Amino acid sequence: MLEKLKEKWDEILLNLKEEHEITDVSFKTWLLPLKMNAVNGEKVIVTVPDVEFLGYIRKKYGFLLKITIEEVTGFECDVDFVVENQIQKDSSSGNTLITNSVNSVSQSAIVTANLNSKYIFDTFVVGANNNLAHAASLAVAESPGEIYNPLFIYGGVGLGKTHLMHSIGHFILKNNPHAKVLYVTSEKFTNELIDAIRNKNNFSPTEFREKYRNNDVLLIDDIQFIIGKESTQEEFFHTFNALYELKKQIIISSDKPPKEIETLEERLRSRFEWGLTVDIQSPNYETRMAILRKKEEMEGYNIDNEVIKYIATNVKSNIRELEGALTKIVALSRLDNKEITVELAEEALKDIISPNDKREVTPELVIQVVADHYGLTPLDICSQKRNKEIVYPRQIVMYLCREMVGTPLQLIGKYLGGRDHTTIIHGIDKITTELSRNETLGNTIDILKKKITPQ
Ligand SMILES: Nc1ncnc2c1ncn2[C@@H]1O[C@H](COP(=O)(O)OP(=O)(O)OP(=O)(O)O)[C@@H](O)[C@H]1O
Repeated sequence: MLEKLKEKWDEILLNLKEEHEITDVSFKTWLLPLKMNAVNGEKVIVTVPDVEFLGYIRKKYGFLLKITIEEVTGFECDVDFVVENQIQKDSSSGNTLITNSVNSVSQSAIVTANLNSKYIFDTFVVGANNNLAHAASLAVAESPGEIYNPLFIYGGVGLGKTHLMHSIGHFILKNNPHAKVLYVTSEKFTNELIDAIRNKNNFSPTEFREKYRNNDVLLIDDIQFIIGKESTQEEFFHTFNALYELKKQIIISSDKPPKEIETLEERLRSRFEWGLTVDIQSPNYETRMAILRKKEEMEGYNIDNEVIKYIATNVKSNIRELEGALTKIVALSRLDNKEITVELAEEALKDIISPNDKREVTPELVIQVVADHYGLTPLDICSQKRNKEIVYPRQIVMYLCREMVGTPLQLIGKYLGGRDHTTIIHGIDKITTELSRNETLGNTIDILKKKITPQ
């Protein structure tokens, strides 16, 4: 029987996929790694590569596998799973590109949930640095509110936490277009709470509660930014309890694990630890290469392998910078109408690649962080464009350069596309005055400062 099962194994798995409409990403993550191991009387033993998700696979796929084996081979059996001998993961083969599994979900559901369409499981490269976080996210996406609640994802800046959170949201909506999914940053949560307390824009505390508690899935990003804000922690505590009691899924991200977040209220810390905590590390060389290739493919670039290797070798700390490096090289080549070569890459990245990797607070860093925060590019901030969406962040840059870096007015003007020092004075004054009466701006400035100089 063992030989027969081994022979039919691929057919069994494919059959299971088709019959039960398993998505490609779930198939590749959970089913493809399963191997036929032994037959013990009427028990079929299947191996799973890692112990972490043994329980999940058993619960989610054990029965389906049993009936599929019966259908394909006629063998009436029970299925059990064991962990394969701790296999040494070869980092070069640890990267999996997962492709093609998104059905169409109504655009309005995505907008209501506040999800970015770019961030889906299909565009997420899995490597040794993030495979647990990826698998946990997928498990939660497949069974929201059922297994790991809350799911707490932590890791350094720009390593893919937000990407995974949005992917969970998309996946859930795809499976259940009526699910109420809401993604917010903790900054937005705080600012809306402030508005609600003040009854600003006719947004009352009751509406605030309805908005946050009336969800099947609440994803809250960068929770570290509510730390130290008592009333926000208090409100979040009640939001958490309300959702948790109703078995609604909560997903939280942070730069640190709960136990290392100082001044996090104990009752919140213990709740964060009720579910599963997973981390994302910096990607290794092979994963960086895979991410660059994926990005190249998505953007339709055609870049020499030596250039990709050059970027992957030199830009190590975070994936946002990795992507930024690629974009910068392409932009420079288009601007100067030059071919993309290693020399051009060296030229384009000379400011990014610093020999000691020290993160000094510079006007460039301020511009980069503020631009990122508002979904703009540094070029927008320094451009001559005068629309409100850009002028305001630009004035915040002026304020932060002066306050955090002590940059002389004229120099700030120079960094910001050759502006006059009176424009800079006006910008700084405007933000200073507004800060004295606008608490939400105070919160945003606070967060920007933390992003510029993370502890
Ligand atoms: N594994 C990955 N595969 C493909 N792209 C990735 C991966 N990880 C991160 N990225 C990309 O890197 C960029 C930064 O990722 P993301 O915003 O998710 O980071 P983050 O951990 O939430 O950072 P922050 O702490 O600043 O909020 C995004 O454009 C994202 O798509």
